[in-house]
Amino acid sequence: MTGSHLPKAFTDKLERLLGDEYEAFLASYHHSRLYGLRINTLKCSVDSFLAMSSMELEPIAWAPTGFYYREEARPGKHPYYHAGLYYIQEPSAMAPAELLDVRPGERVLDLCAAPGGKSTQIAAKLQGQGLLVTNDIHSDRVKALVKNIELCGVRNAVVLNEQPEKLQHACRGYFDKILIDAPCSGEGMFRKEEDMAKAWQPDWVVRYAGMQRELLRQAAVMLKPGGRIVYSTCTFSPEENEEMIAEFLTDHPQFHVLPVAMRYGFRPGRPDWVEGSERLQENEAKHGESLDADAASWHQAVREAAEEVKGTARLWPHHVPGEGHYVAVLVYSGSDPVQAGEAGAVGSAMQADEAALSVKAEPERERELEKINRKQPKLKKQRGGSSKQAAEKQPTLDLQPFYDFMREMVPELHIPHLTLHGEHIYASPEGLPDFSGIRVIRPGWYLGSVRKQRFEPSHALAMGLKLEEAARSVSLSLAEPAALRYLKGETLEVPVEQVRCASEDMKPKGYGLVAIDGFPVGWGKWMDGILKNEYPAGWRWT
Ligand SMILES: C[S@@+](CC[C@H](N)C(=O)[O-])C[C@H]1O[C@@H](n2cnc3c(N)ncnc32)[C@H](O)[C@@H]1O
Repeated sequence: MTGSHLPKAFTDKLERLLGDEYEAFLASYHHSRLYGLRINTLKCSVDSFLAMSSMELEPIAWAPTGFYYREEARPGKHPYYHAGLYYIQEPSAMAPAELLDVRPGERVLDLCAAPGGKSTQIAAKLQGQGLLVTNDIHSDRVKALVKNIELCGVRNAVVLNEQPEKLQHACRGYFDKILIDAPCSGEGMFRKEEDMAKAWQPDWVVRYAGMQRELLRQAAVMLKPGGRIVYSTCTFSPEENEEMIAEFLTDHPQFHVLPVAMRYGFRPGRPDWVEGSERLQENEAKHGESLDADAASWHQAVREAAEEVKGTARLWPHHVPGEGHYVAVLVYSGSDPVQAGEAGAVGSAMQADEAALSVKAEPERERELEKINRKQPKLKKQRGGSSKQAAEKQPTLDLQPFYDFMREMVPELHIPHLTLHGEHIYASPEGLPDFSGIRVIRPGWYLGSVRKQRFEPSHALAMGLKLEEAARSVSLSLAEPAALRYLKGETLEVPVEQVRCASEDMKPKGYGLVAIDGFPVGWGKWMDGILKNEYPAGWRWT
């Protein structure tokens, strides 16, 4: 890689912005991209993973559970990946969720979440306590999000496929923490994804800025007083980064930047790029003409906001071992939730034009993202729908087979709240807002379905359980061929001694949780020495 694939309009702009630093920036394209994975501490501790993994791993300085791996290690092709023991994630992309500072028990919203890298990171920080609402506007990408939430064994997530515009009315002042990992022009990924660089167009920047402005405004409404928003992009353009934050602060004076510690090679955001902003200059002209009385205080607010962006962080590929990112941490000091539609002078002036433009921009980049996502296995479509629709359509479901299964298989599992969608049964977190009219894809942890008086446990249930929670299980070892054969969907011959039953009166016959090296990977049905494979077709090892 030499940087020759970079669009000229992009390099010209970066040269102008970076001045003396530009050569070092360009030189970073002579280095190969770096590969990262994050250990999923919902399933195992960092120490225990390091003790059992044969991969050569180097810590990522800003993410305690993150590690660099060598390309040839191919961690996506390992049974531990199928057990959800880690998530493959670009190293710089681990920074935003770290800066969100999530604590167990909090209510967290990941507004633009698919395919779920940061959501699974947040879920690990919640440690099963509190609530993760994870949303994405694109229904295809939500499928990958659902899959990753299930793979990682997240029990306390609700997955939505909704426009934030609608969500803000249902969730006003509800969340302690909100992550906006915004759709962006993706310039920071040009080393990792050459096709993205080829598809890039100079006008993407302004188009994405229109979407980002809306997302920030909508997220503010959903934040609790005292709460925190982390805004992140994987792009370099000031329009989508410092300018976006400065404008938001000018419009929302009760929000402030919580300065990011400039460690690990993180660099401060650039106030000079805000002051030179064409958009602000245009607005300045408007203010000069029409708002004489307010003009002085507006200028003062812009100056202060520009100063604050010094506390936001730039992750440049020539300063950190990772791709390009931007992160801003915003805290809200108001005592009441923000009202929907509260728009300040700067944003409202250009909002309408850009909203119209933004609709056109996204498909181009989304096509690129889709190509990348196609590498991931597809998830079978399952029923979702709003809770209102569900309530209207819900026939009476005989839950006895479900209760019987749960009592026998996971007697100690406490499920605070059940939600039914047709024959599908979910364990929902408590205290959810009223999601009537919202597209809910997963109202909680999917447990399974009752069909023809039988309960079929879901793969998500298996992946969310710990081996010791299941009363009947079959343990395989990574060292034996049966482990891989199970992941390929084959029927296995398993001696009765290998079926563990929690009590003497329990028969080895029927459903059992199958685990590799002690980590659940799915269900099997055992009878007379044969383990019928219940590993879902879409998840199989190929
Ligand atoms: C940078 S990607 C998110 C990556 C994700 N946070 C992760 O770590 O895996 C941005 C996402 O925003 C979604 N998106 C775009 N416009 C949106 C909107 N208005 N509301 C919610 N999500 C949106 C896109 O579908 C895309 O999946």
